[in-house]
Amino acid sequence: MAFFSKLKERLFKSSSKLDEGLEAIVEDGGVVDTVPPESAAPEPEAPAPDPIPEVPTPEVPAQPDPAPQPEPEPEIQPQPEPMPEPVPTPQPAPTEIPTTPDPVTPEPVPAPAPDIPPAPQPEPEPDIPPQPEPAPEPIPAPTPEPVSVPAPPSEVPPAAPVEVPSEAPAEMPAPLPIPPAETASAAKPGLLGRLFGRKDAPAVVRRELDDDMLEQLEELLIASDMGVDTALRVTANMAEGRYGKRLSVQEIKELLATEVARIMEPVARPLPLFPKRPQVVLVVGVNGSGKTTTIGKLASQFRAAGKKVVIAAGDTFRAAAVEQLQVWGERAGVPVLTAPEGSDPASLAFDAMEQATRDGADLLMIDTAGRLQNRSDLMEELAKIVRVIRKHDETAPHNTLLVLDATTGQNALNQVKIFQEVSDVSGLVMTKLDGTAKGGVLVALADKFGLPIHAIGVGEQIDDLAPFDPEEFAAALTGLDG
Ligand SMILES: Nc1nc2c(ncn2[C@@H]2O[C@H](COP(=O)(O)OP(=O)(O)OP(=O)(O)O)[C@@H](O)[C@H]2O)c(=O)[nH]1
Repeated sequence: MAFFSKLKERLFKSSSKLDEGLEAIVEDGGVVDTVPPESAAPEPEAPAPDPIPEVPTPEVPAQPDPAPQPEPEPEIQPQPEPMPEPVPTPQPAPTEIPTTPDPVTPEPVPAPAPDIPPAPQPEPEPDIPPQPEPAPEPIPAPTPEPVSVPAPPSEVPPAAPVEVPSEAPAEMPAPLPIPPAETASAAKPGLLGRLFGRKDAPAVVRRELDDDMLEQLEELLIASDMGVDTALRVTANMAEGRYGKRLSVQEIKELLATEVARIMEPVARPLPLFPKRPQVVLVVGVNGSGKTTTIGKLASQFRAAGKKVVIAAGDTFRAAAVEQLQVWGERAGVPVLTAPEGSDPASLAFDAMEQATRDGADLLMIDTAGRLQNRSDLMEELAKIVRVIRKHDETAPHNTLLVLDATTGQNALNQVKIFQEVSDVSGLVMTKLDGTAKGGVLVALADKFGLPIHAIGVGEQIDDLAPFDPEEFAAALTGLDG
């Protein structure tokens, strides 16, 4: 649970470009609507029957309203009282608090805390002295929870979802049911807002979906690295049955998120585990894409799931790369086999196969050099590694993982093309999605290549590797939860 809120927190924390772009598009030519939020949310289908969206009921109160607006305010004043009551709602807080275990979860955790003090705030104090009572209750609640959470770390199941195997049934628990709960808690504020009424019926800006708007949407998606073909397909799907309708930013985000999730759904597949021992995972990718870090994170998760792992430092051309892998091996508690600088990586792979077999290892992860300067060299080098390990097991490698740096944008598409030429890529890991990544490239990748995305990197720490969740990704990309 904590893991998922952390992920949500980090994913695209600074990729608000798409978010802002959508707002700008709707404002450009949009008209202010005072429509109750309830009618706005399910909107796409409601207005569908009518070619003229202005007729629907929401409009009626909208026009005569300019004056009535002040009226709702006085009604709301009494509401502030019920508001403080829900303060004890910190119930949702404990859910998120477990996230705290780590350093980086500022928002979700602090959020509940500030909520509590506001209850006994100096202003309402005279009126509501009894409230401080409920306040203290929630405080103790959160504290014990985070404590209880660290308990499972020994099993480190939160990480396990990354590797939830399709083939290895009983071994992997399935910690996946956690995310839905998380999502539900995230939705609470909105629900409460509706239940308790709004101070002022928010002025919703809506814009008619026409050619101009579609063009702007396409440009925005292309700018987010989605690629021309994918952007056109996505906007066409969004427009289907909605042309001429008036849409708000929220509604467009929801439509976009639905389309993105639809494209990503088929590629969201965990790294498959096979009964073969050792299962050989060849890791390829350009230098700096995050191969070493990803190997370390994966090794740690496999090990936590009870697997015996061996790593082979196959980038024998750079001493620094080998050292770095050794550091990650230590962190993960996994042995790292090395060879002298400049020696043949295929020879190391052969030795590693022997040792992994001898030791009864479940997994052998082989790092490789990522020099693209000379593609034929790279191809020859990878082909030789494959030939050599097949002397031990002709079905190896069982996975060829391509590690891609999401911040490289469209360049990631070229890298997939090249590595598909030089190796038999079976799946992807996208790293650095926590930064300023223009995550749209993942949509383009999924749309164009359809390769499974096994996991995503969301930080530099050992547990910053998450399973790829299409809906969570779509929400983060479109700023739905923002
Ligand atoms: N923010 C962030 N940084 C990452 C992530 N994954 C890797 N990095 C960083 O990216 C840099 C490169 O990572 P490496 O794992 O060394 O990449 P590599 O592909 O092994 O590179 P070479 O060793 O040069 O072949 C390091 O500074 C990592 O800490 C991630 O998911 N998020």
